[in-house]
This record gives sequence, C-alpha cells and structure tokens, in this order.
Amino acid sequence: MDTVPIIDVRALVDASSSPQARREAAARLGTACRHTGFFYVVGHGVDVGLQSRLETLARDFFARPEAEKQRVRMALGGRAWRGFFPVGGELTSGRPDRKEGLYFGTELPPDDPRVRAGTPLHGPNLFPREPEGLGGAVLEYMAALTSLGHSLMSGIALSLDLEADYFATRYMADPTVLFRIFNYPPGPEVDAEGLPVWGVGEHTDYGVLTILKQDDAGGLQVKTRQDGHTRWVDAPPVENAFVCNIGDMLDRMTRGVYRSTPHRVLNRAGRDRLSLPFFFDPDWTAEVRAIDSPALKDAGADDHAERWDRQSVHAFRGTYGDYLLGKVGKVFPDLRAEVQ
Ligand SMILES: O=C(O)CCC(=O)C(=O)O
Ligand SMILES: [Fe+2]
Repeated sequence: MDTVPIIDVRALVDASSSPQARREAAARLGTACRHTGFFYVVGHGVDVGLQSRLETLARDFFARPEAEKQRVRMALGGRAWRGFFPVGGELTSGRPDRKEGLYFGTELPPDDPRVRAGTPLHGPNLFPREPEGLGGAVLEYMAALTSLGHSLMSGIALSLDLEADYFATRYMADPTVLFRIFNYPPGPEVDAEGLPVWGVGEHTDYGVLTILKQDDAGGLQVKTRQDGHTRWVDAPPVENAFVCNIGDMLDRMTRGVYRSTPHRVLNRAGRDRLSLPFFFDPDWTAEVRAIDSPALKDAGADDHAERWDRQSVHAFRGTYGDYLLGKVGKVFPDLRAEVQ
C-alpha cells in the first residue's frame, strides 16, 4: 500500500444512511487503518465556507508582526497550554521544528471544576484580538470537527466488530480536544551542517484520531511499511478532503493492529504552508485499555524498538492525561514546570 486512500464517509456522517452503507464505509476505514494508518476523508459534511473563513483569518494572523503575535504567547496561557509559539519554539525528538503556531483546546470557563482544581491543559482559550472573528471561527470549527470525529470513530468501531458507540461511551464522552494552526515558513532544506530542517520531524500522534486540514502547498510525508521495508510517501493536498491518521492510543487499544503511523513535514513550496491539525483524543481521566474483540485476535508485536521515540505505547499505565503530560514537557521544555 503505497498511497494514502481516499474514503467517502458520507454514510457515517448522514444519520439517514442505511446500515449496509455504514458497514461499507467502515470496512474501508478498517482496511486503511490496518495498512497505511493514514487516509483522506471526503463527503465529511464540514462547511466549506467555515473552512475558508478560518484559513483566511489564520493567514492574516501569521502575517502580522512578531510583537503582535507575542501578545498571545503561550507563556500567558499558563497551565491551559494555549496561545502562540514562534518558529523554532516547538521541538520534535529534541530538535526545533521550522514552524510557528497557535494552540487551542476545549473552551472552559474559569469556574469549571477542572480549571479551578488547576488541571493542566484545561481552561479558556487565548484568542488574539485581531483579526476579529478568529476566535469565533476556531470555536465553530472545533465543534464541527468534534462531530466529524465521533462519526469517524463510529466507523472505526464498526470496522472492529464493535457497537458503533463503543468509543463514544467508553473513551470519548468528554473527549480531549486539541486544535492547532501551524504556519511553516519556507527556507533551506538543510542547515549549516547539512542536516535536514523539518517543518515537523518524524513522530506519531499521541491520541486516537487526528483530522488535518492542509492548504495547497504540500509537504506532508507518511512512513509506510511493506514486506519489512519502510518507505516515505507523500500525502499531497486533495480538494476539500481531510487527512486522517490514527494515534498511539488507538494503536494501544488495538494491540498494534491499527498502527499509529510516523509522519513528518518538509515545506518545499517556496512559500508559507498552513495546516490545521485537530486531535480527537480520549477523556482526560480515561485509562486506555486493549479492546477485547475477535477482530483483533492477530495482535501485532510491541514495536517500541523500531519506533521513532523507542517508547512502548502498550507498557504505559495511567490515564490519558498522564500520558499526554509526559509528552508536553518534551515538546515545550519551557512549559514543563507550568504543567507538572
Ligand atoms: O502539518 C502537518 O501536515 C502535520 C502536523 C502534525 O503532524 C502534527 O501536528 O502532529
Ligand atoms: Fe502529527
């Protein structure tokens, strides 16, 4: 499987579709999850007007002077882990990525019990004042993608011979939603020492499902595996399609049958690249366990020796919140003290 498949998920999104149509769409998702771990979705129903409004507002924000962007810097977001970080401010495997970004999450008021208790990564968003309307568009988009996330998870459940609401009831009644907007500026492909400068270095995502909107610049690459050989393939932009990939928690739940697939970004377009990953993850307090299903009888081996971070997603004990916090300090060393 050397390309990333395109899957029409209309039947999973549309409440009036037949059980047969749902099963067919689910089976396609299942095949993609077993092979590439990456797939495009079309027929997703997310309003095109909302998408382009958000994209225009995001471009407007990143084009502003650094000092203005710094008014919503992450240090001001505190434990909630929200706001702006400049180019080079985020690390992958200890090396700075060539990207800048805005971090958002579920909007919680200061009197929410979790916020009052000082739970890391919970709180209000840190929206820029300008351009006007960016915060509203982000909230609308997160709501639309949360709904799409539930539809896709119903398909993934069906693909594993589980009831459609398996994930919604056990793990994602109150999902951890992290939403980011990244801008990848252009620049030389290698540094002074001849080492590649990645937009994002090789990694897997932490949670269950990532739904990514990318602009037309391209540059996303996916590591595929066939007959024991690995190969990097492009996941180029596809008109009004989202790129989805499974994260470490689904890998863990399926005992490696649905693998979290490594990916990276290299912006070769000669201009800015905008991307908007939406991470649809388990409840903060959920303990993520292996699924008991005949569909998973041929479990994969623990692959930690081959993984980009040499970490096992299967050996970990604790809640999803614990898992995520262990990662935050690695990608934003300055924030470690803040969230732990
Ligand atoms: O920007 C992209 O295309 C991918 C971003 C990504 O992999 C991530 O944020 O986890
Ligand atoms: Fe990623």
